[in-house]
This record gives sequence, structure tokens and C-alpha cells, in this order.
Amino acid sequence: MTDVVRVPITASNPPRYAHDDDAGADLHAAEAATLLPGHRALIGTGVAIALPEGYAAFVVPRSGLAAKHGITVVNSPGTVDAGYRGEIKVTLLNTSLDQAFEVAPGDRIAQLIVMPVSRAVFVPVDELPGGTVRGANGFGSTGVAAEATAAGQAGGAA
Ligand SMILES: O=c1ccn([C@H]2C[C@H](O)[C@@H](COP(=O)(O)OP(=O)(O)OP(=O)(O)O)O2)c(=O)[nH]1
Ligand SMILES: [Mg+2]
Repeated sequence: MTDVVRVPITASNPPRYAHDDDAGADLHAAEAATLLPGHRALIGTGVAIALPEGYAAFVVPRSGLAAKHGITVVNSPGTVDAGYRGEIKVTLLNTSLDQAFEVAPGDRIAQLIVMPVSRAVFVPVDELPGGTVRGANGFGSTGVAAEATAAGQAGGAA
């Protein structure tokens, strides 16, 4: 990764990038938990950080846990604000309908992505600037078929 930001941390088991060019650093569970099918748990990581102003960190699921066990992060992406000094926690959800999932201390349960973020100044106006192709269309307006194009949208969602 070319863009490196120094982040002060207190942690017994700091998040680790599995590869030098990974975007997400794996977060480890600091405690054990049993996630029954359909249940969730707030799991401590033992990690606290001091992000520089203008940055945020996002707690996101690991794809392996999702694909193999149906484990996700309920509030993904969990947002860690620059001013937060508490323990980063992960709200894991077991989406499996029939398999419980065991978390042991040290397990890599989610990953943390540090990113620069903009703060908006919300400027009230009477009317938003127009001229965009999308306009107010959303929520599946382009359909799912591969051949959907901006021109084809006029006919409605496939
Ligand atoms: O997955 C997450 C999401 C958030 N946080 C921490 C860091 C974040 O800065 C703080 C508050 O998060 P958020 O603003 O999403 O929660 P809220 O429900 O709005 O709480 P608050 O009223 O404290 O802002 O909780 C985590 O540890 N893990
Ligand atoms: Mg909040």
C-alpha cells in the first residue's frame, strides 16, 4: 500500500494485515462467544486506537467466515470515529439457520479498514442541481440483466 497513516494503538493482540497490500487488517476476538443460529453477539477485540482527524476506520466482515459459516457484521460497515478512544467491538451475526458458531479468543472475526473521510457542509437549497442520467432512479431501477444500459432503463427494470 502506498498510503500509510500512523495510528496509535493499545492492544494485546493488534489487528494484522495478512498481506502487505491488503486493505483490511484482521481484528481478533478478545473473548469467547457462542453464536446460536440467527443470534448475534457484541465481541470485544481489546483494541483501542487514536485515528488522526480526517480519518475513520470501518469494521467489515471477513468473506471466508461469511461464505463458509454465514457469519457477518450486523452493522457493516461499523464506523469507528476519529475521536473514539474506547474498545473496538464487533457485532457478529450468525445468519446460519441451523449451525451454531464458536468464537475463541484470538480468532480473526472481522477486519478493519482505515480510510480518509470528508466531512460535508450540508447546504440547504430549494432545488437540487439536475442533469444526471440516474435522476431519482434507484433500488433496482437498472434491473439485474447484464445488458442493462442507461438507454435501456427507460423501459423499466428487468
Ligand atoms: O462496529 C462498530 C461500530 C462502532 N464502534 C464504536 C466506535 C464508534 O466511534 C462508536 C460509535 O459508533 P456509532 O456512531 O456507529 O454508534 P451509535 O449507535 O450512533 O452510538 P453513539 O451514539 O455513541 O454515536 O462505537 C465499534 O467499536 N464498532
Ligand atoms: Mg453515532
